[in-house]
Amino acid sequence: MNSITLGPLSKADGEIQIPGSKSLSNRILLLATLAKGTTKITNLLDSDDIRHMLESLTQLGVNYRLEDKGTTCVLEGLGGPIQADFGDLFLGNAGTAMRPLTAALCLGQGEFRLHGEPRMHERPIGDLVDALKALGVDIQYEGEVNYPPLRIKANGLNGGEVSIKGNISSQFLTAILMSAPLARQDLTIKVDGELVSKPYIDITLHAMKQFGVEVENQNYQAFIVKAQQTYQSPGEIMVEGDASSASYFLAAAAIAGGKIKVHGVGTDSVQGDVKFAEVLEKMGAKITYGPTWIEAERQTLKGVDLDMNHIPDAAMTIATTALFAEGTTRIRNIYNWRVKETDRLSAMATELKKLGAEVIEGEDFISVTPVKTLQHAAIDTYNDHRIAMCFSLVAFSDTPVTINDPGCTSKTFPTYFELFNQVTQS
Ligand SMILES: O=C(O)C1=C[C@@H](OP(=O)(O)O)[C@@H](O)[C@H](O)C1
Ligand SMILES: C=C(OP(=O)(O)O)C(=O)O
Repeated sequence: MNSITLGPLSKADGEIQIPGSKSLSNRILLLATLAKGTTKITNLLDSDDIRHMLESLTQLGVNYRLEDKGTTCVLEGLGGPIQADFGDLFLGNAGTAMRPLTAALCLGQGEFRLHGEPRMHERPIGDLVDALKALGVDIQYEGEVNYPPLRIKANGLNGGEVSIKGNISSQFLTAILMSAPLARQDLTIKVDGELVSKPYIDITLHAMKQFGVEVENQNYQAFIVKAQQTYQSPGEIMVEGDASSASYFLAAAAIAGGKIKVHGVGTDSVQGDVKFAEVLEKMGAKITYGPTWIEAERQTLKGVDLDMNHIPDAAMTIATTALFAEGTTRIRNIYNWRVKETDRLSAMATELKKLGAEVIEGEDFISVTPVKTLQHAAIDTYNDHRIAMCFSLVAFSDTPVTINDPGCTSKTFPTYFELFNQVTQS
């Protein structure tokens, strides 16, 4: 298997422009498709997850052209639902393509099949399917109940009132929210039980607003959306940098000697994962913010015990940063790590233990206690981009680290190791 060995590294220093946000890129592509008018999207992320959305849009007859090495997209909006009669869409392992497209395709009249990589077929989607069925959609599982592949015979979305479970993934609510303005009648969406990953709903509402649609948010327990609206293209829209991708560089500076300034995310950002920097600050790092940048600098780090449900992706970076902090770090309320690219709770525990760290894997938490000298290990990445990226930080210990299948970062950050090499020194 292809692998790379990094380190030992002693310094992380420099400035970096972080590529566009995955969450915003895929939301904006879908909203631009449904909107009236042409949208020029700049700083679009060029990665597997976005490619799956773009290739699906092509198959569905949406016209767009890519410029600037795939980071600009000029897309002709449909001014309403997707018109295709048929589509057999492969969505890889991109939750932000699979879930929102499932709901959006219901708005039209065609017949669609949505499927993905084997892992996508192990990631639950039943809560979204149940809500869509309650809104009158003919949607079936091709194989196992609750999991893709899905088959849809679209005939529009009814309104009224619908409940959706929020305890597995916020992407189900995001999917219904984005499609709701095109439903037949006004829709009240009630969140049944706990809502995980809440800041991603703010990203959704923000993106919808940029396309001219306002939603009444009743304290994240109910959302009211007026029917028969038309999204309006904002003309030009820039995707901000990816806050989850920024986490690896901020952590690198917090761990190693030196300073890193990440451009593309800052106090103006709408992404919840900028709050990762606050966790680093709590661990002792020096963090400085500007509207569109964040800078991190090393100080002595200490372990923290925090609920990180609001930053599930960036929280993985805390798990490896913990190897460089005094005492134990406990990352709590992260049950849904288990239904992402892999069972991340189990995978992170297994790989951290290979390094010699003391790890406790709970049902919904992980605790990491570092050891003085880490062991060299070949880290398995389980086709999970974030495992490859967060374990690169181990290179700041006295021991090198080997990352198996580093190419898996192509899901959200194909140039990760290139940029990592640019700002680190042995
Ligand atoms: O809506 C989004 O853009 C995302 C929501 C989160 O998923 P969950 O809501 O499933 O936790 C996050 O982990 C994922 O990477 C992106
Ligand atoms: C969970 C993730 O991806 P997805 O959008 O496929 O859910 C992630 O990027 O960490």
